[in-house]
Amino acid sequence: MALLEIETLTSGYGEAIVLEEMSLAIAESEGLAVLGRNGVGKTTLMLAIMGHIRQFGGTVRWSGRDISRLPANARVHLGIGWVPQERDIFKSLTVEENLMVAERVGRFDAAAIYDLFPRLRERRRNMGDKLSGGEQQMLAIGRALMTNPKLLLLDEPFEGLAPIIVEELEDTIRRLRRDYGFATVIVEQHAEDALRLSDRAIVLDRGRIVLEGLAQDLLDDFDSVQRWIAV
Ligand SMILES: Nc1ncnc2c1ncn2[C@@H]1O[C@H](COP(=O)(O)OP(=O)(O)OP(=O)(O)O)[C@@H](O)[C@H]1O
Repeated sequence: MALLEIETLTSGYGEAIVLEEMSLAIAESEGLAVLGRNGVGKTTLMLAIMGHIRQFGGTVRWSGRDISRLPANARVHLGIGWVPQERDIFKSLTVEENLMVAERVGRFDAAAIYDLFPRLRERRRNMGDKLSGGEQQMLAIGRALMTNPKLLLLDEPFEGLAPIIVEELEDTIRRLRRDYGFATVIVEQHAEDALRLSDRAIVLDRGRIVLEGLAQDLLDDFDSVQRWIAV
């Protein structure tokens, strides 16, 4: 049974439909890359999985259970962790307080997050607004891990970060998948990075899946991906 299954999902904002009858499934421990140009609906898909936006039709299932009507906080409790594109760090809280607000009993506590990101341990008493972009992203990932999810949704985790930080984050994501068996959904403009971190990929255009396949196959035939994502 799939961990997350989306069936003919139609979703959007107000009266506007953005995702049209989208279907996809993510297995336990599977990594999915979501690619596509700006504005094709990648973030909207994350928001729909989290239950933050309007669902006009279709079904979202978690381990077989219909969660279409569950609010976002209940989905977090089920095990869906979200790392938003804007990172949404609480500026007036310290690094440690940012982590603790998300705490849910399980394998990942603050000490485990600091082992994963030693830099956050050094900065544990820094306020949220005193962090570099890379540190903010580490904290956003750490905070999502504090909810002890089974599935981690990462919306453009590498955006605006220096290559050395991107490498560090990629290593961490790889470790999370390999050592802890996290399922991941990675939305990225850096398509090749996302493909290298994933098992499978979908490419979106105007709210629909226009290409899907094994990540390695899409890397081998990157031209077919380029066709949909080049600007
Ligand atoms: N809050 C909103 N209200 C109305 N329409 C929205 C809202 N947010 C996004 N949209 C529209 O939904 C469509 C998909 O946007 P979305 O942010 O999902 O794209 P994206 O693929 O994630 O692109 P980007 O890389 O720019 O984040 C766009 O046409 C956008 O204008």
